Amino acid sequence: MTERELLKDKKRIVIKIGSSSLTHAETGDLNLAKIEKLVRIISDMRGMGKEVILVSSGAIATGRQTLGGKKPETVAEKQAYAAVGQARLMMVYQKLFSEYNQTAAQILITKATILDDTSRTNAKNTFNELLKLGTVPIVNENDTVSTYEIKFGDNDRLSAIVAALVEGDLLFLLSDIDGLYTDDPKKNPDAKFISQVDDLTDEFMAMGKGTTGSDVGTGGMATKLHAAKIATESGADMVIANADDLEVMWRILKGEEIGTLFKANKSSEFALLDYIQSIHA
Ligand SMILES: Nc1ncnc2c1ncn2[C@@H]1O[C@H](COP(=O)(O)OP(=O)(O)O)[C@@H](O)[C@H]1O
Ligand SMILES: N[C@@H](CCC(=O)OP(=O)(O)O)C(=O)O
Repeated sequence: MTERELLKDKKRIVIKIGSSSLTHAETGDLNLAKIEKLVRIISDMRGMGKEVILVSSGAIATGRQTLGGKKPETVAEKQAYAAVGQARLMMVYQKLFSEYNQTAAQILITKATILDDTSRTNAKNTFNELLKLGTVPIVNENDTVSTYEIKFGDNDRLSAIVAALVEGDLLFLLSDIDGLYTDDPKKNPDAKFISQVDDLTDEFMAMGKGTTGSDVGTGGMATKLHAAKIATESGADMVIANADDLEVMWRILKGEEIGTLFKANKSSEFALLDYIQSIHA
């Protein structure tokens, strides 16, 4: 069996979707058809016996639309937008998941949750219990209380930390790009696509540029490569794929060579907490 064919047996799957994939670029409104499709696919994965955790961005973008569309400038504005938007986003997920007979649960975490031994253990226990109960945990950063010192700032790394915490088998990072290129393809037309990374060397790490291509996204490719480091060193495979057509997840699970696969490379030397400590928004 090829590395790709092995993906179909992955049982505990974390899926991260970014704000740019959840909203219409033209208006900033939620792309309900896309969200519906995501919910349907996750419900089908559940039906196949898989456990799925969704890491969904979009709180600030949703709050922005609800509150009139102005781009938030201050931290307090972003926190207030997130408070409005997160509730609304969950309302949409709850409604759609219940149509497919699934129960959605919300988990909001900050860097402090993960760095503190007691709260990290609590979070891990809650995830495990929610999965045992057959629910779909939906995770976001707790933006309403996150200030610089306790913030991850992007859900790419957060989703990898969740994968590490729950000992996930596979992390899907759904983005506005097909995967990793040797350079930002939006700026460098000679950039070449990379289908698989077995060993995430510094050479690969340097390919990720921090710029985001959208008005609502954060992080660019740099944070996705940091996510790959966390996920693979913790024992999970990670695939970056284009969220344009969410069916791509089925095709990847069937072994098609789409997206960039980062192979798990679990190492006992990797110090996850030190790595998290060094993360700044
Ligand atoms: N080496 C690279 N390979 C692919 N994309 C890259 C690279 N370096 C920078 N990028 C940029 O990163 C963007 C994806 O990041 P981002 O906008 O944060 O997406 P999302 O909101 O989906 O998380 C791409 O659209 C691309 O412009
Ligand atoms: N936690 C923030 C999103 C942070 C983030 O990583 O955004 P994105 O680059 O769209 O995945 C929110 O929900 O608005």
